[in-house]
Amino acid sequence: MTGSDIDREIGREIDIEQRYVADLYARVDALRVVAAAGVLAAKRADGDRDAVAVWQAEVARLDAAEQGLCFGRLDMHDGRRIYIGRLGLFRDGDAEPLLVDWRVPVARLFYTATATAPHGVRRRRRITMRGRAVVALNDELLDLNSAGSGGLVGEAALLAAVTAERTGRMSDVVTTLQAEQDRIVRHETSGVLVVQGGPGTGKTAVALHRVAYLLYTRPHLRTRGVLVVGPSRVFLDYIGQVLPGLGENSVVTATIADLWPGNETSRVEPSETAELKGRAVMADRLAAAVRSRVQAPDDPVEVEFEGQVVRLDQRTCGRAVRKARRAGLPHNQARLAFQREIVDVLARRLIEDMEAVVLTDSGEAIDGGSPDGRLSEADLRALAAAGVVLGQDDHDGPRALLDETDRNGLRDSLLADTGVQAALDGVWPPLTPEEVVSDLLGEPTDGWSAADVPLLDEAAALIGFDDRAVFGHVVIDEAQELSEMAWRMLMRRCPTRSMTIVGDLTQTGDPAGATSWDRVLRPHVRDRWHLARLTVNYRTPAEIMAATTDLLAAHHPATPPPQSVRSTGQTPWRTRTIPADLPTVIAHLASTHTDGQLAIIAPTIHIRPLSTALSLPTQPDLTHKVVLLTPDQAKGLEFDSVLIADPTTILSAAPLGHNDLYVAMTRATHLLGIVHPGPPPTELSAIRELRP
Ligand SMILES: Nc1ncnc2c1ncn2[C@@H]1O[C@H](COP(=O)(O)OP(=O)(O)OP(=O)(O)O)[C@@H](O)[C@H]1O
Repeated sequence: MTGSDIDREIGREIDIEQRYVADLYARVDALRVVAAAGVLAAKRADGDRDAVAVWQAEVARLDAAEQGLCFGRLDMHDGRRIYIGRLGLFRDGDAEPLLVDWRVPVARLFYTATATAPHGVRRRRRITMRGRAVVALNDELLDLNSAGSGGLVGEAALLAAVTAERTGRMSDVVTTLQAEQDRIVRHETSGVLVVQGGPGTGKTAVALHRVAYLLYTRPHLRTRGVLVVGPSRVFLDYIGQVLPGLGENSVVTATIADLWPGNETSRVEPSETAELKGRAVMADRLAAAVRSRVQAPDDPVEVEFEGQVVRLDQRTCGRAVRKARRAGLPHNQARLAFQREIVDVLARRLIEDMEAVVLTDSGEAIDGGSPDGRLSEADLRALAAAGVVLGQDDHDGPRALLDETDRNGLRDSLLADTGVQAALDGVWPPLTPEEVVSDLLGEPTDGWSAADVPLLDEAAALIGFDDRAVFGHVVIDEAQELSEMAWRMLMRRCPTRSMTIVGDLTQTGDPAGATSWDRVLRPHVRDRWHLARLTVNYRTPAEIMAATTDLLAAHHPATPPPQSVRSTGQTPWRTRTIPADLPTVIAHLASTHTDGQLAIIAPTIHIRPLSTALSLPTQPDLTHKVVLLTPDQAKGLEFDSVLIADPTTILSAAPLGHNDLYVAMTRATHLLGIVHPGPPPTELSAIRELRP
């Protein structure tokens, strides 16, 4: 065939697909009309909120599928053609789908079939759309002659996706998901799945696609809820469009600090302090702090109750405390058991006293009763307070006065009495989580820090505050950063232990963070967790990964770097400056930068001077063409180009500074430059030096 024959053939195929896709959009439009009518009808039916929400979710799902509705076609050896897209579509009354949702089992072949294992697939076609127009097709014939794509599926489309200029927002990768990623997305476990992989291997992308997959295949999760935990608000904004883009709007996203409702400020504190607060031993200290708030009085406490005196002595209190603790309930619930116990004793004593007055064999009243055997005024008041109504006759002779209802009434009255309550609270006070943590750490002067939140949560659990949300599935991104206390908190948020945990132990920056998944998870799930690995780096080109070799070898000699999917031909560089010139050198480099979004990653001490020199906010804003941020803030993000300012300080500023530097170096999709005041750190000295 000549070149123009091929063009004509491609044109014909595009026309065929265009007609098919036009049918699909007509179907979506028809469903949209139904959904919009559903919203209106539900609103008119006097705000049936559930129905309104269901129809609104349907509208959102259809809207989300508008871009790239159909992205693939499988031609099977048995003659079937299967179109694959963002949602499933059927023609009315027809059992055969027009479009198969990417999450149904047969669609899996689109991601996994290879020439060596085609599983009945003859041809895989990728359909590229702009708006509603089919603009390109890319076919792979899965016969053995076409083997040798190095394990990548749809290489051309993949390379186009990974080299595209970054927008400051992550997008979904549903059209180019790779086989090793797909295996994780569809992993069968309903327990804990850990996804370990080097930088840029798609851990975040995979975790989010897994959420979309789980919501589709396990619909009960929609009502139980899914929580995605990320390292910062900036990161959560960065990933915020991925799930809505996949038609899923019901997921809650939060940082650790967000998980304490109403905690607006997130005070920054020294990493050593945060590290201490993150240790598991804090759970014991909090438990001890709560326990120590329960104190039987040394000397009896006397309270006047309706003209009588009731006494709380050490022995009675001690016995009631021990009994209340036996059930192992949280503090505030056990407090109620304690109160019931004490009030029982007090009521019994009061009744004995009263009945002693009226029940003498001789019929004589003693100890406060009237001489003719009638009840004393104090008895009458106490009984009245207990809700016991005595008729005229009741005042007469001696008799067993109180039945069970009366006794209960007396107990209730004792409980409701402010004097008695105060005495009981003196022994076993009601507590709030804030009080407990303040007891231990002192009153916070400027709100709670992120490291305080797991402590507040632990205190809440000890006390029995049960208003905190739990979820059917929890995703934890950058999980290597979490402290032991944060893990305890997140486990409480997910009683079923259905979790996807993604992270990279070579990127741990927080001194309280993880060095081994086993060590982290064993206390919570023993060995009931699965590990899946990702090995291909889609973000960082080979040249930049090569620049990290010495750093990785020095600090993680046993960890192989992930294989980069591409190289750019652009070698990273470093340049030396004198310390005082750092801001001007960086500002100059930023002003001459033209290659897409640029991140300047610098240690905290340089952020203010650099923000002045660059006229940038001190807090990162991903909508800017140039973004200034610390390595910690850069976690999980990516940029077209990265400039690192002062790597030596990044290395020395934190105990795991080498991991912070590794994070900083692996954020770029194209270019990496390093500006070092003074000599370079040895781990970077092999990088090509640019001399001014
Ligand atoms: N199958 C894929 N097709 C296209 N792009 C992909 C694919 N997998 C990952 N990517 C892209 O590679 C980049 C890195 O992905 P992601 O942020 O999920 O990696 P990560 O492992 O979480 O990285 P890190 O640990 O360094 O933060 C993203 O831009 C993502 O969209």
